[in-house]
Order: sequence, then structure tokens, then C-alpha cells
Amino acid sequence: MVNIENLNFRYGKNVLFSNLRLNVKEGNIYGLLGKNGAGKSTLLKVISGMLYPEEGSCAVKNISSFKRLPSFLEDLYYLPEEFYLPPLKSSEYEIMFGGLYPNFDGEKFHEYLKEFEIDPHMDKRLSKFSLGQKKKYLLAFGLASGTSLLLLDEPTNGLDIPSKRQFRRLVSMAMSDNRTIIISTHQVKDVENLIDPVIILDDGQILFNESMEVINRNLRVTVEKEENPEALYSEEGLNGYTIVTRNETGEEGEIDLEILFNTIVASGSKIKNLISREV
Ligand SMILES: Nc1ncnc2c1ncn2[C@@H]1O[C@H](COP(=O)(O)OP(=O)(O)OP(=O)(O)O)[C@@H](O)[C@H]1O
Repeated sequence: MVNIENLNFRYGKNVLFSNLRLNVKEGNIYGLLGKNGAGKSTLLKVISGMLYPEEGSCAVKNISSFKRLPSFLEDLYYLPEEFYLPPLKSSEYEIMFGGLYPNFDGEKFHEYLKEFEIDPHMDKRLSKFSLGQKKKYLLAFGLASGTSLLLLDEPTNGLDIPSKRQFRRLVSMAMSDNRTIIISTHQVKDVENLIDPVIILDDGQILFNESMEVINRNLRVTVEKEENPEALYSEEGLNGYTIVTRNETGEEGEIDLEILFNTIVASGSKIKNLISREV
């Protein structure tokens, strides 16, 4: 679905990606995780063709992102972290922007808006919505756009607790075998049980791009009284140490995303070699 090869990207003199490669397969909801400043938003902008690299290629369904062809743009929806909504009523926005996406489904759009407790027929202008309402509006629009690829940058930022649950429900409802969603987020709890595989961006490279099944087959989480020198990562809590080690049991465990992220960042290439040996 998305293929990035040998991508070199920099802002002025600051190199962000060097020789970055990424292969994203159709029909999955990917979680794109990484520390602040790792380049998650930049990567989504490169995929959507809004930023050009110094070198390398990026293609979505074999069409280069950088040409921004109409056939490419009408099949991709990108929701940036910061966005603008014009002073239009919802019905006006729907007519103006829904027309850009041949597979846009107005009925589903209204259904998703209602799920988010937004009245599709209200007269209020979108620019007057609160931040959370604006976000929900664009999420509903993106999910109803019918595009093959959805790029969502921090989609749950600004959403209240019930809306986060509704978001997970709507994403599951709108997902299909020929759709791919990439969600960049720090709010891993908000997308737990939704994302699989997980992509970790670190130090200008894709450190990691693996399914939860492979991850759980290779990593084991236990709570122990003592620290373990063999641990890939350990974290002290009220009940002792949460310890992540190599899974030697042959049974699939279950690691939560926050612990996984901390483990990957703490152990770097060690974990990459451990897990990627299967691939
Ligand atoms: N327009 C720009 N000009 C110059 N540098 C930029 C620009 N946009 C981003 N950067 C820099 O590129 C790096 C990556 O930024 P980016 O926003 O892609 O990271 P991120 O992983 O999305 O971060 P966060 O998790 O904090 O949102 C940062 O060091 C940032 O300062």
C-alpha cells in the first residue's frame, strides 16, 4: 500500500531521515509511535506528498506521492494535528469537500457525526466549533471519505473520554480489507486494541514495524520483587518491578503499548534484532 525507499529528508541543514525505508500493507491499522521530534508528522506529510524529500521515493498504491496526481489525492485522507475549518455550515462543507472524494458516503458521514453527538443539520458554522468538535467533525469526514488510505496525526488529542471510545468504535466500523489507516500518536492507551502492527520511528529510521503477534511471541512481561539484570526494560511500580525479557516460553504473552514503547526506546537495536530475526 505504502512503499518508501531510501528516503533522505532534512529541514534546512537538519537531517531528519536518512535512508528511511517503510513498507505498509493494505488492510491494517498501523500505529506510528516515536518520541517528540522523531518525525512522525513529517513522515505523514511525506506520504501525503505535502513535503518533498531530498532523495528517495514514496508511493501509495504504486503512485508517487510527490506528483500529487488527482487519482492519488482523491484516494487519500490526511488529518493533520493542526487544521483549519472554514466558516461554513456542515451541509455546505459536505457539498464542497465531499465532492473531492468519489467514494465519499454522505449517509455514513451523518451516522458518524451523530455517533460523535454532532448534529449534521445544525446551522452553526464549523469555525465556531470547539477544538474537540472540530476534530470529531474531520474524523467523521475522513472515515466517510471512502479513501483507501487514512493518515491520522494525533486523532484523539482534544477528545473527551466518551469521544475516545466512540473514535475507537467508528474506526473499527469504517475499517475494511482494502483500507489502510496510519495513526500517529502518543496517546497509546486511546488506541490500544485498535492498532496492529506497530511502527516505531527513532533517530531518523524505522526502528521497528511488526505485528502484535510477533511482538508478543518474542517479549514477555512479568512483575517481580527484584530487578533482573537480563531485562530489556524494567519499571518500578507499587507491586514491584514490571520487567520485559525475551520470551523463552513459546507461549504468546500480552504487552501493553506503553511498556512496549518504553522497552523499544530503552533497548534500541537490541530489541530490533531480537524481534526482527523472525521476519
Ligand atoms: N517546518 C519545519 N521547519 C524546520 N524544522 C521542522 C519543521 N517541522 C518540523 N521540524 C523539526 O523536525 C523534527 C520532527 O518534527 P515532527 O513534527 O515531524 O516530529 P513528531 O515526531 O511529529 O513530533 P511530536 O511527537 O512532538 O509531535 C523536529 O525536530 C522539528 O523541530
